[in-house]
Amino acid sequence: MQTSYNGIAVPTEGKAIEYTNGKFTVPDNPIIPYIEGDGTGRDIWKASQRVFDAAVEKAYGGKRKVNWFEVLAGEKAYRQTQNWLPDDTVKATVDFRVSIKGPLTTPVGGGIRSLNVALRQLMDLYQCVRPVKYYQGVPSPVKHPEKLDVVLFRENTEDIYAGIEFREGTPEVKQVIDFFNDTMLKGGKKKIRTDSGIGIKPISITGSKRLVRAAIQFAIANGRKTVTLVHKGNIQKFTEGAFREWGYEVATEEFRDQVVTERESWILGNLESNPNLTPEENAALVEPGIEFAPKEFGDSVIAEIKDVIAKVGATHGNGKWKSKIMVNDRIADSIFQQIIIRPSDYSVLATTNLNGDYISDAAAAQVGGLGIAPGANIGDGFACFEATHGTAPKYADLDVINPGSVMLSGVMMFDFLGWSEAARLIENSMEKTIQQKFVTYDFERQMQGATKVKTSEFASKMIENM
Ligand SMILES: NC(=O)C1=CN([C@@H]2O[C@H](COP(=O)(O)OP(=O)(O)OC[C@H]3O[C@@H](n4cnc5c(N)ncnc54)[C@H](OP(=O)(O)O)[C@@H]3O)[C@@H](O)[C@H]2O)C=CC1
Ligand SMILES: O=C(O)CCC(=O)C(=O)O
Ligand SMILES: [Mg+2]
Repeated sequence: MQTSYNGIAVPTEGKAIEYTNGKFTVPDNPIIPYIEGDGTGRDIWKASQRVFDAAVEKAYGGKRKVNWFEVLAGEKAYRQTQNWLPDDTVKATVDFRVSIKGPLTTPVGGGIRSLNVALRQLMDLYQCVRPVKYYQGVPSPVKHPEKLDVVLFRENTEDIYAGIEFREGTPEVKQVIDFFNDTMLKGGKKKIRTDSGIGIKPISITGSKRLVRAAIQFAIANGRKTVTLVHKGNIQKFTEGAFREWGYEVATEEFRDQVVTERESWILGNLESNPNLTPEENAALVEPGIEFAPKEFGDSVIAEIKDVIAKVGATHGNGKWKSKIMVNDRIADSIFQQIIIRPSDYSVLATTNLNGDYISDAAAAQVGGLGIAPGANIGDGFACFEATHGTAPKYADLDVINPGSVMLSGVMMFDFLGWSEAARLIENSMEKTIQQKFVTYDFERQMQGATKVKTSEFASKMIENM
């Protein structure tokens, strides 16, 4: 452990959080690194830190205290060290294990690659966990926002976020395109246009399985009834489709007693409705129109039905499957409308990186928007908490932005540390403040009779309400 990082001295009081044999040990005075963030990150962090400290003080009366330790990233780091993400910042977040960050800007089309993504990859924070639930009083564009209560598990290290891209017109992209056109696609009808840019989308067994495993473990630990694998596997068969397959493998091979797949539930349910059903009849119910499909397909469904009955008929049959966690899958475009139309059907979503990025913003909108959308990046032995939103640069330093997402990311952090009393104080005072209609501009413009407050005033009101 160093005594300073980026030339900033480590707080003299406090201890590092430790991790041994798969468990975190949290001292009463942990040193927690924070990245303030670019743009609105500055206003948000100031407000959030005040609320965090007030909640901890109120909950533990001085027995516990966070020793905040600023580490540099983004524009502030560049100004002070000429480096956007200094090695010391990564070292500090590794050494102290649990950290929290504001958003960092990523230019579009060129310039530096995402520092947010870099941090996740460098620390192997492979789960991006984004809970989306409704808080009473928050304005929402839908009629029943309270029906949505999902936790999104987004793979956080691969997919197109791997950053393997080749710019149009460069010698590198020419080499890649020539390789595909002349070697891989030779003789076929497909060709890549020579004026293309190319991006690579790696999806691995390792990345997919550990993410789905974490999602199912979360569902088991938190009494959640479904885990939905979200993918675009109809089109991207060997990446998104493979994610789905590997997800089901994890579910049925590692959590056999606790889960039932949706297809298994149909097969077992059909048999319960009619115990004399033959596998052929069951197949016709599971796959309507099967009689018109090629014989091999029909045979494979019949074989699947026999296999399910042989393997889980005794353990999951006779209605026992109804008490198991349902693992199902949905195609990504469909899930966007499903969470609006049938929000109660979904509880835990496990998905690839890009899908997860899109879905988390869309789902957040349903319960009030990006002002109230928290998140965590979690690896084995490390966690970095951050909001779903970005730097919202047009509001930078105006003291107007909603700090709710970083505050709720703090709630996730305190729960993660086992400081649930502080977490509940923050969560409850935020809900109370919103119900009193003291809100920042984003909520005020959608509410009647609300008082528009500044970021800093919202924090003060929350502290008063604790
Ligand atoms: N993890 C991270 O650090 C992330 C970083 N980014 C980066 O942030 C930069 C800006 O991205 P951009 O696409 O504008 O997305 P942003 O999420 O920063 O902002 C988009 C819009 O969402 C609303 N919004 C965002 N944050 C809040 C908040 N705290 N309270 C209320 N409303 C909010 C605002 O809407 P309105 O204008 O209607 O008020 C804002 O204009 C980019 O460089 C991007 O790469 C993006 C996402 C995550
Ligand atoms: O890193 C970025 O700039 C954007 C990342 C992002 O949108 C996200 O993680 O949700
Ligand atoms: Mg995003």
